[in-house]
Amino acid sequence: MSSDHSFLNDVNQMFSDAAQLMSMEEGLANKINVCNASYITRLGVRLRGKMYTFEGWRSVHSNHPSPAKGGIRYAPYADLDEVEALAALMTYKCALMDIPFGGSKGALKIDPSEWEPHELERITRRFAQELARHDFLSPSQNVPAPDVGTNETTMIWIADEYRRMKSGDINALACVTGKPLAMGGIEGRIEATGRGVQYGIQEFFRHPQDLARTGLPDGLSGRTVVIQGLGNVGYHAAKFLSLEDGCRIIAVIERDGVVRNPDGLDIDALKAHVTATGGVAGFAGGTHDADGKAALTDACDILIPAALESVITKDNAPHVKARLIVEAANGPITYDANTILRDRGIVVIPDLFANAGGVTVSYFEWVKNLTHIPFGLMERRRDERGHRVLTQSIEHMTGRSFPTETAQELMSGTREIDLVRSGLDDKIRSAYAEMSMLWNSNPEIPDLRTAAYVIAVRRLAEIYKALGI
Ligand SMILES: NC(=O)c1ccc[n+]([C@@H]2O[C@H](COP(=O)([O-])OP(=O)(O)OC[C@H]3O[C@@H](n4cnc5c(N)ncnc54)[C@H](O)[C@@H]3O)[C@@H](O)[C@H]2O)c1
Repeated sequence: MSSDHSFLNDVNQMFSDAAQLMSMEEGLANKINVCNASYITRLGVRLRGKMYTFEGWRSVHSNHPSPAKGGIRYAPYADLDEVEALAALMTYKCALMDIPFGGSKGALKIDPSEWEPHELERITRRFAQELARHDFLSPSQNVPAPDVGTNETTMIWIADEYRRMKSGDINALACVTGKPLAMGGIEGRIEATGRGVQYGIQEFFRHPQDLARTGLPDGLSGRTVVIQGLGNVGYHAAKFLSLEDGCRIIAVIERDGVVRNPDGLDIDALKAHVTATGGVAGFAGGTHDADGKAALTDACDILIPAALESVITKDNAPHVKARLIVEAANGPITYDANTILRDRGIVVIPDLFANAGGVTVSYFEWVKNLTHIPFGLMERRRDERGHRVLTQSIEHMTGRSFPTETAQELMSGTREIDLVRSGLDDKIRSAYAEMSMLWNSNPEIPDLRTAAYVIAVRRLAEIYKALGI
């Protein structure tokens, strides 16, 4: 990647392409494009006998509708441009998935591996105070979730701090999603993004016209997959694709290189090794090579970057051999690389669709917190009063009517996890159907990414027009 490359410029460019295709009025396009507000904090925390200053950001790209939604990442490389780009992506992702959230994102410039859990807790609580004090954290205004370097424990520290500050707020726990199950979380949220990646790929393979563009045969069983990043998203996607769909994960790229096995890696064993040792080197079930980046151009059917942005650039895009790339990470393909891949006939399932499982299930969690009705209670009411109560609640949350294939599973399901999976699957199927139809019916739409942006931007334009802006 060249040093003058900017992730934010890439997202802006992708938006502009869609706005131009829609002949959107320039003033409105500019309004939708820019971040509404960004908050910068430099917070001091006394640790290890001295004062440390941490820089953090929270950007709101859009808050029509409210609240604005998006993860918080802890990473030493974070900066404001990246946060604004990720916030914009959240706006387009929620609009594409037809989830009534605006877009936001936050980050703290920190390497979490350098701090003990009790130190991270103090830093996080201090960050939460700053965000809440400036209305960048609240169930009605701004609702963070986990992202790179954060997890459900980080989220419950934030929620608990907010609850202390707003002791009378009965909805305080809804100020973040991705919480532990015992503290207002929802079944299936931890793996939701990886699950959404799996459902998105399954849906792609159910569309013969789209699959034909890749030249891949029918069915996921036996497809070879290379994954970058065995964190929350990459691990769950790899696990579900290998154990449930019969894919062969032939390479996993991590910080310390790549581990390859042409017969397929045992993902749970590899994850246990990474957790124990901090990397993939030394894993007995494969061959290690320190040059991880090179594996992005390994021969495979499906490439899933699930770690960082801007890893496929104009330099390596000409050498990519995968027929299908699934953007489990946000922004892993630069704008220039996207053009090269498209010209080479490589199909990309874009981030705003591919990793939307997280925000979709976050929406279910937020609704559950605000209604104070556990999904299990809805099921008991179904038993007493018949199926309608259950389906109505799911219809309300997914915005779609049943029955579909998934509704049948839903009817026989009796646990929260069944409802979450059915709702997620339904959202993924609806969004994919819209993207695919636009891509295949309109010669001006060159790829799935442009289709996704056009659908999202159209919805946003309608909101702004309805508001009279
Ligand atoms: N967590 C979510 O629910 C969620 C939702 C939507 C999108 N995303 C996106 O998915 C991506 C991954 O997020 P996550 O939550 O899994 O983060 P994570 O911190 O759990 O995992 C990231 C993984 O990438 C690895 N990694 C870091 N640098 C690397 C490098 N140079 N090469 C290879 N691997 C490297 C890390 O070691 C880690 O295993 C990010 O782009 C994030 O924005 C996450």
